[in-house]
Formats: sequence, structure tokens, C-alpha cells
Amino acid sequence: MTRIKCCGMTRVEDALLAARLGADAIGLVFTARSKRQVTLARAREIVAALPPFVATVALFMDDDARLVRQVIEEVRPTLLQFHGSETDEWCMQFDLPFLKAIAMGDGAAALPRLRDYPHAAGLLLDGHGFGEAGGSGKAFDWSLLPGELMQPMILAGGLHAGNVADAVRLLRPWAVDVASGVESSPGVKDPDKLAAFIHAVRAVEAG
Ligand SMILES: O=C(O)c1ccccc1NCC(=O)[C@H](O)[C@H](O)COP(=O)(O)O
Repeated sequence: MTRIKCCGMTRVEDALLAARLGADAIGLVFTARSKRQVTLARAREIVAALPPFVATVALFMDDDARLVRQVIEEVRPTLLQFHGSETDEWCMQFDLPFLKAIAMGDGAAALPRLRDYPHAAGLLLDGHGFGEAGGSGKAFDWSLLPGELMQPMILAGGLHAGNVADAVRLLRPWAVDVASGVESSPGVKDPDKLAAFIHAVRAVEAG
């Protein structure tokens, strides 16, 4: 079964809808570099409203370790996700499982980075270039991917209801991740796009 993470949640109603439609995880972006930055207070509201068994992922990009600790203490996310030039060792200091985003937008130059995070619980392969923010809506060249990765692969970058079924069939990722492909504007999810996305993933499995 392909897991589904819906990222960049800023509203309780969007997170609840994603959970009702069958999303396995939601992402909360704390870095100030994001158009989807969520406050600690709103993040707490979202987490408190979610039903059981929906994971919450807290996202950062080269942020101060103090912010990460504050989020862990006040929001209690299930997982952390790092989008910048954080090292494997730096990501490990929080004693929480983490995902490391790998910027695949630079083409083959990105491939060595896939081996730099042996302690990551998963690698989130994203479509933007190194140093750029996520949530870009940009897909990368899927043919670059090596057959086997050391960790579970979370496929991200420019996914939407129209291309996610092909991505799942072709690449068989552990999970898919989407932000802009299910939005009406940054941080505001479109119920129809969200439903179509989740349906497209589940339809691959149904048949
Ligand atoms: O979403 C953001 O604004 C963001 C900003 C800075 C770092 C990471 C960010 N999002 C990370 C995600 O996990 C997105 O879902 C992922 O980049 C895919 O985005 P999209 O291509 O828009 O589906």
C-alpha cells in the first residue's frame, strides 16, 4: 500500500478532510522560508483535532535547533523532516525519527546525496534544486532514480491527481507527498483536488 502525506497544512478543516479521505500523514511547515508556515498555536490545534493513526510531520529548513526542540515539546509531532543542508548527525540530535528531503532538481548531481543520510527513517525525493524551498510544484526526472535506495522512498515534487498514478505504478514508492498539487492557494487545500489525488493513488492499488 502506498502511504500518502499531504503537506503544508495550515487549517484544521483541511487536515481533517485529508484524514477522512485516507491520508496517512500530514505535514506542518515551521520554517519561515515557506509560504505555508504554520504558527505553533495553529499546529497544536491541528494535531489535537486529528483522529488516531494519522502521523504528523514537522518540517524545517536549516532552522535553529531551538525551534525544532520547541516544536517537539509543544506540538509533539510523530516525525521530523529536514529540507536544507542539515547533516545526518545534526538531524539525529533530536531523538525522533526523521525524513531527509533530497533536492533532485539538480539532476544527476543530486545522486551522491542519496547516500548521505544513513540514519534517516526515509528519503523524501523532491523536485526543487539544492538550496531552494520545497512546495515548489516542480517534478524531477524520475528516470534518474537508482533501482534500490537504502531507505523507504517518499516521492514528492509536482505530484497531482493527473500524474500520481503513473508515478506509483512506475516507481512503487513507500509513500507519495503532495503540497501545491492539491491547493487552491499556498496553504489552502482544495477539497476536490485532495479527493482526486487520494482516489488516484488508491485506484492503482485497487486494480
Ligand atoms: O511547502 C513548503 O512551502 C516548503 C517550504 C520549505 C521547505 C519545505 C516545504 N515543503 C515540503 C514538502 O514536503 C512538500 O510537500 C514537497 O516539497 C512537495 O511540494 P509540491 O511540489 O508542491 O507538491
